[in-house]
Amino acid sequence: MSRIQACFEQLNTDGRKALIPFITAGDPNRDVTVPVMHAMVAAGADIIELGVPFSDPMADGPVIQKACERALEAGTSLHDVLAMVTEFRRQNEDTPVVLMGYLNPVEAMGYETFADACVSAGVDGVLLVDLPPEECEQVVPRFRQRGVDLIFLVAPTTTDERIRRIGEAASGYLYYVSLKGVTGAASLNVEEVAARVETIRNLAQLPIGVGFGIKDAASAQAVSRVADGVVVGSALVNQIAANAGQTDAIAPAVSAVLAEMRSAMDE
Ligand SMILES: O=P(O)(O)OC[C@@H](O)[C@@H](O)c1c[nH]c2ccccc12
Repeated sequence: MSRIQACFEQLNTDGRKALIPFITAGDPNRDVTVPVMHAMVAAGADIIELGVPFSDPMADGPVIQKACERALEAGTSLHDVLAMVTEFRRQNEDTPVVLMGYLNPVEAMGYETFADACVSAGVDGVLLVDLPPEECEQVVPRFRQRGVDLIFLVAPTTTDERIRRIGEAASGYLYYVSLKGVTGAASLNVEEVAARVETIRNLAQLPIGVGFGIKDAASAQAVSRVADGVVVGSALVNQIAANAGQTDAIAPAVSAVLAEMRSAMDE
């Protein structure tokens, strides 16, 4: 059983929902990321999504675009991101880590090399934003054979037929994008999300994490009532940006936001 599957099964047994924070690796420098990952676990994170910085992150809004810029400015490469996971694993064997990114750096490294590197670093899942599920027949087996989950996005506009196909290619969980737009969007409509999550549950047999626009304890709580997991990115990256000049303040600031979400979700 994969670490991600085990995580959702345990949460299910406990009657809790997954809190899934996203940060960009190497933002604002390469030394910050691993301590922040540990701090997020201590604040209640169940799964960590670690963004691989990319120069043209087309699904991202300004907050995460700037995080990518800071991380690239600090020299963060895909190799560095994998090394961060290796370092994280020295002190944490349980918390699943998902690498989120775009195809370009992975293609440059080569799928085989990347998939091997994921296994040796202790990466549990990979979400490649611009990998269309229709074109992933070559890619899926490479990860599946190695026990690395491939996670896909489902959008409000995704057709039933496509959701079925995504459900077959994916493992670990499905990431439902709560709204049409980019990361860091203003607000989501919980009723709409609830209805879509029900539809997806009938088409695919995987836990469903919801992200985009979850920014505080109230929105995290509301979405956790209708989905299996809550993904939060920009609200945390905002804390990193605000404290980029005093990096010691980043872990406490990020933890404070997450801890509030955790307790609202567990109420
Ligand atoms: O920032 P938000 O609105 O909290 O949404 C999570 C999102 O940032 C994170 O999951 C993410 C970062 N980059 C992405 C690219 C595509 C899909 C999702 C993402």
